[in-house]
Amino acid sequence: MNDVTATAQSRPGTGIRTPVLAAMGLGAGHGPVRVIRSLDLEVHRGTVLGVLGPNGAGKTTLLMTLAGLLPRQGGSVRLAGTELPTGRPAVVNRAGLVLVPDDRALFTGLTVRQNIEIARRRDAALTFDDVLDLFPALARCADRAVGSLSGGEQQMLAMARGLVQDPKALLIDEMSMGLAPVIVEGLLPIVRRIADETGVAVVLVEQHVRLALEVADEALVLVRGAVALRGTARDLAAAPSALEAAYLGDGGAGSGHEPPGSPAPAQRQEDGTV
Ligand SMILES: Nc1ncnc2c1ncn2[C@@H]1O[C@H](COP(=O)(O)OP(=O)(O)OP(=O)(O)O)[C@@H](O)[C@H]1O
Repeated sequence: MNDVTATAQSRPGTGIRTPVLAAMGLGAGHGPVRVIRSLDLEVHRGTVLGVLGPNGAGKTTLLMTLAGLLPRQGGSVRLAGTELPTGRPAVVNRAGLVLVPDDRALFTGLTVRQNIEIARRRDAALTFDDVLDLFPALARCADRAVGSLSGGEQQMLAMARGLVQDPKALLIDEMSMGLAPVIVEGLLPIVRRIADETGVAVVLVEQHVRLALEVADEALVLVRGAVALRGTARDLAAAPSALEAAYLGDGGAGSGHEPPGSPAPAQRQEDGTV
């Protein structure tokens, strides 16, 4: 498989890696409704950042704003060191920041192959066969109409369509929406493979906390538009009571998301890290 990203970038002479995707002081919302006030994030090549948080925390708003589908209400977004414009989804997509939306945005009357070919950039590094290497289940239904596929197969196709757009960074919004946990358990490792084998930086919004932390490198918990907790996925997974406290701080009971709780002591610092 060809490598779809440029080599890791570093500032000349410093050896410091430039993140593929960086947001600084990001503000986001829906017109007068302010959802995110000032959020910083960085995602490096070949890594997965999990974005967790209760319903209404602002996760989808964050992804839509990064993707340019909503205008920023402050701050800046850089992709491979280049500042992205606000509210210009086509420009942002061409630059290599690609959103896989939670509704999957598929052409249900067309086949799997047609859906991929329509999305594929003419000069894309990944071929149709490369995509089938990552998603072997799609090979078995390449010529079937998408409307007849299972939810899990449709989600694979949505990710495949994202990949053939030659992303430097992929924003995946709630891939588990409407899927049984056992299906999600099979899909999330593919996200890990995407990061490892293509070098793409991934932002993964996910409501299955434990599963997300298994495949992510770093994670943050968004609560009411602010980062309540962040750290390496390993550290967060080892501090479930801090996770639970972050969720419950938003009245997480009844939020509809998987309760991450456990008896370990909370270890949250003032800046949200564990
Ligand atoms: N089109 C809109 N107009 C006004 N407010 C909106 C709109 N879409 C979302 N919101 C509000 O923005 C806030 C954040 O919503 P968002 O969908 O980003 O949260 P989320 O974390 O993705 O939630 P979920 O896990 O339920 O998908 C919520 O208070 C929501 O009501």
